[in-house]
Amino acid sequence: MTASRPGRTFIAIGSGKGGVGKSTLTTNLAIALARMGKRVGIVDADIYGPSQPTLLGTAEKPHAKNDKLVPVEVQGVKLLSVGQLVAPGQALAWRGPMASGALAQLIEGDWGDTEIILVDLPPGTGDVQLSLVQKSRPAGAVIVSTPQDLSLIDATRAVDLFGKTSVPVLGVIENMAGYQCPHCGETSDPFGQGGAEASARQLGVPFLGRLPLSASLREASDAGAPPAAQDGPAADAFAAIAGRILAELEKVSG
Ligand SMILES: Nc1ncnc2c1ncn2[C@@H]1O[C@H](COP(=O)(O)OP(=O)(O)OP(=O)(O)O)[C@@H](O)[C@H]1O
Repeated sequence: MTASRPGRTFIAIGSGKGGVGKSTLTTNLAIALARMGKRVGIVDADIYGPSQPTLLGTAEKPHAKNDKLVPVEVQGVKLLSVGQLVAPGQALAWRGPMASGALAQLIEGDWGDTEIILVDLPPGTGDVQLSLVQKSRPAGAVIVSTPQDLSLIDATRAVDLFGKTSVPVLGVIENMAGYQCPHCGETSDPFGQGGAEASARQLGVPFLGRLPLSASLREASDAGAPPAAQDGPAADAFAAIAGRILAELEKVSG
């Protein structure tokens, strides 16, 4: 069920709870992988809040060719998103078969020579996530968590979900870890720090790295200008995490 399609690797990006930065990280990791020379696509399957078109700064709609959706090309990556198929706000009303049908169209789009497709899953560990994982048959999963306890408990559930579907967990990324005040320079930890790394160790899955809570990351994301596409410490951090994901992928598929 979970074997990847030949020549194309799906990687599921999941989180146990919403708002932890899963979509932001998906965009930036896709761009980082593309800058490393990979042909990369994103499936934005987040029916509760499809944000990839905003994060990548595109309002273009995909067209259909031979009954398949042709992804939009933007910032060096290909994109098919639930958000491209419905008017803003409508995605929330999707239920069961309607959501499954639309999500299958995204996964089975005309991806051409794309090598790696990151699937931005809806937050949580329910039926929608389960059927999506079964449909896209990812080669591995990456879990995003903030460092605080509640998020970590949910991240543990996400690890469990992938375990049940026999999808190897490539690792955990800790997001919003530590905040450096842009005015006084003092670093504070609104959500604690290191919790996700400790949990990953406990669960026996790799720790892929951490990203600080950063106003500039949020501003750039809202403006559709992903920092991974620019030069600087944020781009370096995304590149390092993307490299670790590739290394873990090699281990599980080799
Ligand atoms: N490291 C960070 N520093 C500052 N803001 C961040 C960071 N990561 C994400 N954000 C912001 O947090 C908000 C939620 O991020 P995002 O939409 O990526 O989360 P999500 O887990 O995909 O949420 P959803 O539950 O909607 O799927 C966004 O406004 C985003 O810009």
